[in-house]
Amino acid sequence: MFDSQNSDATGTCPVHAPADHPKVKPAKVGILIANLGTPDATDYWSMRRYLNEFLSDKRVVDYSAWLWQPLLQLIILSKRPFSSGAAYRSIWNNEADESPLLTITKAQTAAIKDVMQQRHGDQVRVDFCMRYGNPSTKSKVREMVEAGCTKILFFPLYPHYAGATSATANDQFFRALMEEKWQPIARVVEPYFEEPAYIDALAKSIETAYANAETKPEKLVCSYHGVPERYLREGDPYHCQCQKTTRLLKERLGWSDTDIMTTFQSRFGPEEWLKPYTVNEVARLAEEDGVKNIAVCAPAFSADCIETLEEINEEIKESFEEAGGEHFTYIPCLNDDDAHIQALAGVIDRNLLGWIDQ
Ligand SMILES: C=CC1=C(C)c2cc3[nH]c(cc4nc(cc5[nH]c(cc1n2)c(C)c5CCC(=O)O)C(CCC(=O)O)=C4C)c(C)c3C=C
Ligand SMILES: [Fe+2]
Ligand SMILES: [Fe+2]
Repeated sequence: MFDSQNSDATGTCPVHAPADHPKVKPAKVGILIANLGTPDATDYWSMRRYLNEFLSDKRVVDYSAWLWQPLLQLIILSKRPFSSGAAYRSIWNNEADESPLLTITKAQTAAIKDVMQQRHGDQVRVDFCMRYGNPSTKSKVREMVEAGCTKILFFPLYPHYAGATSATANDQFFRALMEEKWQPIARVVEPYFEEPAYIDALAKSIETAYANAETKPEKLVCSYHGVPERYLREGDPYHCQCQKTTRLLKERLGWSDTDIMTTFQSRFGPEEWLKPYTVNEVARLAEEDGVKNIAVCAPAFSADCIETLEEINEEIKESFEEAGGEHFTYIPCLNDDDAHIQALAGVIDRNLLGWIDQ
């Protein structure tokens, strides 16, 4: 059996490789970061392709295909690509002609690569892929194997586990591995919703936003992406992990229960989703509690995207202001902030234990 670890520098099997045996590159560890994915452009067909792949995923919408696919193909995908396309156009990175999620994911990957190469040199290769759209998970696994990665650490960049995010990203990674003749050894990174360095990075971003605000916000709303409430009853721990992040953040900031709250956004379809809904709650705060000044952060998102830049900073802001709110501060995601990158690098290093010389 050919063994790359024992092959000589030219990648030739020292024992019994025939002259035409394929060359084997020096073994490396691949670190593959994954995010959700994003449309390639904002026109109808690009949006339709992206939404079709996303909303056909059973981990995201788990209705029977017999019921769901006619509704999706005939009704939802004839309308939503227009409205979502317009929302994406309002936040598009025109300079790079790509969505903010893609721009930020590239910046995060470059920063993590720098840290990893400083620490581990050429032993590691860092790249990113998307669950839906481009660059695909399959193409990046292929590239890593081609580049000599005999081990791959797969990191879904979601602080909280949800079937609709981390699990489906992992599924796609495992499907990609199924196609490899010489399958690399694989590990997946655990959710990091309670990682002290992540909580600390969030807390610092909030302290900075509060210090820079014209008038100090009366309340911090931690708005997490929602999922159907039924997913919680069926065993998805996402809700509990979000609640824990808010509690740890409150403790780290030294705040009381009245200073901070947890809400959920982005409801889709007729089912009940996790509550309270951010859009209603910010209006209720202004109308019923007379709160004039709030800050909103989005701890479930590792990178700013349509859900934060458009939904929070446009729709949810409008809901607060229409209800009588006066000052709305959106606190950006951690993106490629140094504290975030260091936190993620710490999680990666822990998961590399035993794989590389630390
Ligand atoms: C339909 C069901 C959806 C579930 C369940 C869901 C869960 C979920 N999503 C994220 C993170 C992101 N979602 C994003 C966009 C987005 N999400 C849905 C639907 C569900 N998400 C749709 C239809 C869209 C597309 C935009 C739109 O048409 O409204 C994004 C942003 C992608 C971008 O390009 O900017 C992220 C990120 C989480 C964390 C989550 C459950 C925990
Ligand atoms: Fe979503
Ligand atoms: Fe819970």
